[in-house]
Amino acid sequence: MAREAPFAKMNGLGNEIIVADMRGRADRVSPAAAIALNADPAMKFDQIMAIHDPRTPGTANYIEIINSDGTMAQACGNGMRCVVQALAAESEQKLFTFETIAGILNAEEHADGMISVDMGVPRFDWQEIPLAEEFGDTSRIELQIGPIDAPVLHSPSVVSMGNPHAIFWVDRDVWDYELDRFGPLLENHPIFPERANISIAQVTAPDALTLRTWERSAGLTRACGSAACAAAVSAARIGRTGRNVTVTVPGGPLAIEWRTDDHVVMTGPAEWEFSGTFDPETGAWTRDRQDVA
Ligand SMILES: N[C@H](CCC[C@H](N)C(=O)O)C(=O)O
Repeated sequence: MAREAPFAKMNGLGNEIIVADMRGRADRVSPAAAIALNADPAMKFDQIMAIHDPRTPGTANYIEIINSDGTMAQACGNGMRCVVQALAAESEQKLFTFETIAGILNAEEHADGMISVDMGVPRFDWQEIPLAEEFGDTSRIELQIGPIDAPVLHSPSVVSMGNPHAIFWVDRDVWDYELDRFGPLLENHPIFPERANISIAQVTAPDALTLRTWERSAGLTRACGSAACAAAVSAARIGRTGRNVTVTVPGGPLAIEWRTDDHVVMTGPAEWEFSGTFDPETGAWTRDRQDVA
């Protein structure tokens, strides 16, 4: 087995993604490799999407999602679009099915290059998010937050899109809030036993939201697809928007549709930056020669 695996450095609306091609090999991207890659300014990323062979032969490719601190995530919407674009470039295939630790996902590349990912169904039950204590209604929960001096950041909507999300609704511009200061505190609030992705959201129209996210295990990112889905369903659930919304994140707009069959479909772009090979054990990497200017 070759030690080096091919990768493509990509982004989904500025969410920095490494798509690692681990097909045809039995090893995995180690947490140490992820940490080493992230420490390199030229490779700094938010998530690695490792494409593996199907876990059961003849079924869908298995995608492992690794945060920049080496921990695993159950979902990554922007990363899935990057995976689709990378695989679509290999063949004429337009429709894809993947397996992740959170289940089966379907995705499609459209003729205009935009990519839709069916992110599955949102889960609102407190045990499934999960929360540390019982809440009958998770559409807004009251949190005790000691050190945070922003009174609006006390009653988020909470939901799982495979991964845990808390959406804090604000009336002012999302850039008015020090998410880099609140994010780490809220991510680690004891109500979230598996921590949570923390977003602040403003409803700007019945079909539009703006959103910034502090990602669990990755920090501030320019886009978080699963958070955009979480915010869209949460806004519809509290009656502030319809079920089709544009969610504008720092990297740009994502179209989110909460279908009547309960599935949440996210549509947006993906962008290739450069390719190379890396060692999945150590993270040592080289850029492909034809990419170097
Ligand atoms: N960037 C991702 C989410 C990463 C999630 C991760 N930070 C976690 O749940 O631990 C997205 O586009 O959905």
